[in-house]
Amino acid sequence: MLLGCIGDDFTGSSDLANTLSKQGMRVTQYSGVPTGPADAGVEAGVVALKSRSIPAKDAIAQSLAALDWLKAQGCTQFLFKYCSTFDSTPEGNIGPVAAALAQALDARKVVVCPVFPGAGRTLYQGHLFVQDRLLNESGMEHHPLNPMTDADIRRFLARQTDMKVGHVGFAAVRQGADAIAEALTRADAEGARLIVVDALSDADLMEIGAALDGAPLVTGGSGIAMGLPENFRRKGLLSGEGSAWQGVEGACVVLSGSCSTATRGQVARHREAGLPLFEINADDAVAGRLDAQEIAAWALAQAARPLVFSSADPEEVRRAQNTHGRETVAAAIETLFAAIARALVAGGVGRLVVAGGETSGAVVEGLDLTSLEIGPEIAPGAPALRTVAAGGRPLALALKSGNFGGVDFFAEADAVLRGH
Ligand SMILES: Nc1ncnc2c1ncn2[C@@H]1O[C@H](COP(=O)(O)OP(=O)(O)OP(=O)(O)O)[C@@H](O)[C@H]1O
Ligand SMILES: O=C(O)[C@@H](O)C(=O)CO
Repeated sequence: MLLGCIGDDFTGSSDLANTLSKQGMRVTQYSGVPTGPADAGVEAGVVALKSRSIPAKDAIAQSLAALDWLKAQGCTQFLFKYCSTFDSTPEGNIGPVAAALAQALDARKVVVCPVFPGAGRTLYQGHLFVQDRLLNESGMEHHPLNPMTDADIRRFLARQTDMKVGHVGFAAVRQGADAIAEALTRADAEGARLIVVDALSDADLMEIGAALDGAPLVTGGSGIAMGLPENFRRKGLLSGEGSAWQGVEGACVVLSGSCSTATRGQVARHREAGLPLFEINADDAVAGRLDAQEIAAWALAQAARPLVFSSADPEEVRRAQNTHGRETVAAAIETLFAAIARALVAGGVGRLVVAGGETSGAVVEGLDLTSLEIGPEIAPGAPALRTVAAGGRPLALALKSGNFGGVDFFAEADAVLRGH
């Protein structure tokens, strides 16, 4: 294994795995830190954690355990993947985890670059944009777990860590790899250890990637990985073999615990199409009034692709959080989705489409899936995944980040997961 990656959530990890796979690396995504060695031939390993919204000290401990495992697999470069909208709070976890990994690797000039142009996330003068809006006016200010209220990533990161934060602006980035490398060296000489780097396009990310040849630690969204495989390829280290994808027949069920704008549009499209749906009410989930077995049985009895969702608008999310507490309601809904997924797999479901990073983490952990093969891209940042579930049956999955995918994502995912 050459490149060792640590993702702070499950959908984000599959986004990263997708980028690396498209750039020609043989990638496997692991659910949590594996207990045994990786299969031979894996060139990039992505350890998916559910560490985005847990206490910072736990996120650090899990990330360091992942680092140890990846080191033991022979990796020479490490990548910490977080959200392209920098989802975190002033307490962390991006700064604390990046700083802990930098200490453990004795790494300097650690790039911080959440940019993902394919999803409209760009960084200019240290400020993060989602399409043409600043991060804090993009809808992310209403996120249920990590409301993002500051678009200045330099300032926000500096609140999370004592490590000095630097910046490489677009003026250097537009001049290409050598200028970027020089600017990183200057920032390092000024004492900065975590360095926020502007980027507007995939071409910028390729140049940044070239400048990071041999850098022990890189951090960012999936875009920062775009230019890294080429460094290994140039040295003749990649096999050039892609992975063969096979779809899975049988029933397809969509589970959505994401309340993000894009997901709510996808739920609305499903409703308009007259497809079967079951709405999970937050109060019922907290009170334990919903039976996962019954919901799964209902879903498996549908002739057309059913949707089970708790996705609600920001006002309803706020009401539920004020009534029950943010963590209580999130935990109740995530536990319920995990139980529904287990019942669906026991009932022989072939394809699961899951919307929401936390929700996907709960489902993958609930199903006890240890490793996932990466298949074709469904939408930017969302690949098809395949695994063997309990009972030895194949299961195809799509784990969609909240704000990814067009309005028809559920139908598109169903088709790609089926393989034709
Ligand atoms: N109706 C609801 N009321 C309150 N909280 C909810 C409701 N529905 C879902 N949640 C919780 O909101 C959180 C949504 O986070 P999740 O990561 O799954 O989606 P997302 O934030 O849209 O996706 P991503 O993290 O990929 O951007 C989960 O913890 C979920 O349990
Ligand atoms: O980077 C992104 O936007 C996604 O991969 C993600 O992490 C959202 O959960």
